[in-house]
Amino acid sequence: MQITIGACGPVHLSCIAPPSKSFTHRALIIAALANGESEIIGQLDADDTRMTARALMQLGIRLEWGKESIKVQGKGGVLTSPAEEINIQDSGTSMRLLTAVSLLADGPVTLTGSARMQERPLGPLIDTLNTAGAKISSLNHPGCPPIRIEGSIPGGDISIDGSISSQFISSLLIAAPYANQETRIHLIGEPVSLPYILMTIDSMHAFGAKVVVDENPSRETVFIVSPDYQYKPRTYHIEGDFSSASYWFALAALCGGTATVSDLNPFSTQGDRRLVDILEKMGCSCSKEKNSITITRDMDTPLTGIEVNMADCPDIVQTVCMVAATAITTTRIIGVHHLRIKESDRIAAIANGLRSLGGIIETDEDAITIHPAPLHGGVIHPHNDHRTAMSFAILGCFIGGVTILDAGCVTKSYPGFWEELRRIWQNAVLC
Ligand SMILES: O=C(O)C1=C[C@@H](OP(=O)(O)O)[C@@H](O)[C@H](O)C1
Ligand SMILES: C=C(OP(=O)(O)O)C(=O)O
Repeated sequence: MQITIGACGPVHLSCIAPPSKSFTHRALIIAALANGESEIIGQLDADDTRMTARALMQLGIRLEWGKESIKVQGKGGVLTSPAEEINIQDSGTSMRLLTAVSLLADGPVTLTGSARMQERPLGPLIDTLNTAGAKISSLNHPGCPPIRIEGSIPGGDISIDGSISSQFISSLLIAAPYANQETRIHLIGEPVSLPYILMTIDSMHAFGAKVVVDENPSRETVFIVSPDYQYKPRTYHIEGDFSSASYWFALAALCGGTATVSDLNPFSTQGDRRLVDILEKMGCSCSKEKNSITITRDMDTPLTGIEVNMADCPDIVQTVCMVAATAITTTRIIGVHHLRIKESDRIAAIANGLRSLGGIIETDEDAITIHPAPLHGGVIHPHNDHRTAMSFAILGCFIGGVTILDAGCVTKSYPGFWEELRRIWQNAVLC
């Protein structure tokens, strides 16, 4: 499917944020480990969260995926070795979070994924678990899926490097209540995407586990997880997703007018709520209600560039770059080396895409610089990266005449994206 976007005037949109992808993954896995039935209300129904659910079913968990909620029959940390390999396709979160959890199976587990997934690194997590006594081997390329997992959850003192993905740390954390001793996870260096670790801890606490964060005098961070507090089943509501909401905020920032997105928790642990502050710094205004956020852009006020470290919020970098491409001064984004190992090399995707529309971009291993330049229409190939498709579509609403190829890839995180865009501005999308 390809979609061509027509230019859109100022918007006055209100929409409901889709449910959080990251919280849906976490709730599913944690509920599967709890002892008894949990109900996850308002889950995200998208390719990636379906992958986690399917993987858990292959691991012996009974799960009923309904329209409004999912019922999960947790088995108290007992999983079954599946007869066949588990293929999680493109979902990095499923792959990483399920790696440590698979050690709870009563036999070997093989996790694999798409061709791109087989290039996305797992090495630091595999090495850490193997050092602690597990037997995890890469079946094709060292440090990448497919992997064969055997052993048990180690516990004790474990050191992990989270400098390329926070998901390694989340993986250890989620499995840790089922170790047969206390687990102390020592962080080597600064982890990227830190808020996702806080979201993991938030979800663990919600299901009754206990994680203590110890910032010791040597400034080393240690997460201490007790085996005395295993997950308890419960009813759990999934909050709205700030990464998905980012496209609607960016639409108002680019085209002018207002965007109100509801089902967003202004006090959420989601790091992507930072977009609101970034847009304010670039010239938009923002108001927050209990359950919703509004971004307003007055088209008489030009957008200005910013200097910002986005190590903590990788999933909104593409959104920010689209807005920055229309600013009257230069934007420099640093701390983003981990974007190179996502669904695509996102630094290259941003640079190539914006250049093809007339943008002036410089990149290096860890940074993106965007200079002011007149933009024009063109064709964007997202190379199966949902966030490239969605962010360039929003820029397309400002420029007009932008065609997004392979538009169906948005189903990874936001299956209703094109329908929502058409609802907001019916002339915005011409198929
Ligand atoms: O744990 C999570 O739910 C996620 C963590 C982030 O990945 P990294 O920690 O690999 O940056 C983020 O990009 C991904 O979309 C979701
Ligand atoms: C990077 C992403 O997801 P994952 O790592 O789960 O593939 C994303 O949703 O942008």
